[in-house]
Amino acid sequence: MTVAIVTGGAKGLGKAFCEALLKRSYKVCFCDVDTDEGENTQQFLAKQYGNGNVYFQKCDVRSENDFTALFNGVLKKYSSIDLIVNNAGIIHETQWKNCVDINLNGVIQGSMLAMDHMKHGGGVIVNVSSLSGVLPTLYAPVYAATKAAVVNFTRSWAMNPAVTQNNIRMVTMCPAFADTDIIKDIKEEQFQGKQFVAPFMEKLGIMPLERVTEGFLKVLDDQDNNGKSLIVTANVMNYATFPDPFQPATK
Ligand SMILES: NC(=O)C1=CN([C@@H]2O[C@H](COP(=O)(O)OP(=O)(O)OC[C@H]3O[C@@H](n4cnc5c(N)ncnc54)[C@H](O)[C@@H]3O)[C@@H](O)[C@H]2O)C=CC1
Ligand SMILES: CCCCC/C=C\C=C\C(=O)C/C=C\C/C=C\CCCC(=O)O
Repeated sequence: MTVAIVTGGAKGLGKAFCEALLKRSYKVCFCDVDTDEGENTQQFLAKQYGNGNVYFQKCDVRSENDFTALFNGVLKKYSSIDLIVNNAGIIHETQWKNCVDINLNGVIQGSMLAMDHMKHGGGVIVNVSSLSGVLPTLYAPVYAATKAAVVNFTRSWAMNPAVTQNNIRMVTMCPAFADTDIIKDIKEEQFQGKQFVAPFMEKLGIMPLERVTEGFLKVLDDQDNNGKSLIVTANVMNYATFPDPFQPATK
C-alpha cells in the first residue's frame, strides 16, 4: 500500500494530482481549508475510485495543530505516509502575509512533518512552486518570493543528510499558467498591476490540467531528481538549471 497526502486537494491542480495518484492505486488523503468543496470532491473521488481509497480531512496549512492532526489521521487510517504533495497556495499581493503563510510556511510545515515521519522508511516530498519561482513576476512580487523560497527550501533540504541518508526525495514543480480557479476567480487587488499579466499569458498560454499532471507523474517517476525543480509549460518540460558560482565564468 502506497499512501499520499495532497494539500489543497479540493479542486484545481491538487484535485488533478489526487486523481492521478488514485489511478496508480495510491491511498490518498487530501486536505483543504474549504470544507464544502473538500466534501464534494471526496464524494466524487470515492465514487470513481472506491470509498476506502480516498478521504478528505479539513486542514488549514497555516495551522500547526491542523497539520499535526492531518498526519495523525492518515497514520491511524493507513499506517504510513510515502508521499506528500505540498500544493495548497494562493496569489494575493495585498493580503501578502497570508500569501506567505500559506505558500511558504505551509510548505515548510508539511515538509518538516513529512521528513520527521519519512526518516524511518523514506518517501517523496513534492513541493508545488510556479514558474514565478524561477522568473521575476512584476505583477506579483510576494507570490514570486514565496515560490522562489519554496524552490530554494527544497534544494537546500535535498542536500542535507537527513534527506540523502534516509531515502527521502524532495522535488519542486514550477508550472506556468494552468486552467484553475486561481486564474478564473482572481480580483484586481490580488495583483500589483493586473494589466501586466496579459502579455505573459499570451506568450505562455493556459495549460490544461493534464499537462501539469504529466509533469507531476514525471516528478514521481524520475528517481534521480532529488533537489530538482521541474519547469512545466505548454512546450517545455525540463528541470531548471541554476548558475554554479564555483565554476569559473566562461567568456
Ligand atoms: N493554476 C496556475 O496557473 C498555477 C498554480 N500554481 C500553484 O499550484 C497550486 C495549486 O493552485 P491551483 O490549483 O491553481 O489553485 P486553486 O485555487 O484552484 O486551488 C487551490 C486550493 O488550495 C486550497 N487552499 C487555499 N488556502 C489553503 C489553506 N490555507 N489550507 C489548505 N488549503 C488551502 C483552496 O481552498 C483550493 O482548494 C498553488 O500552490 C499555486 O500557486 C503554480 C503555477 C501555476
Ligand atoms: C487574470 C489572470 C491571473 C493570472 C495569475 C494567476 C495565477 C498565477 C499563478 C502562477 O503561478 C503564474 C504562473 C506562471 C507565470 C510565471 C511567470 C511570468 C513571467 C514570465 C516571463 O518573465 O517570461
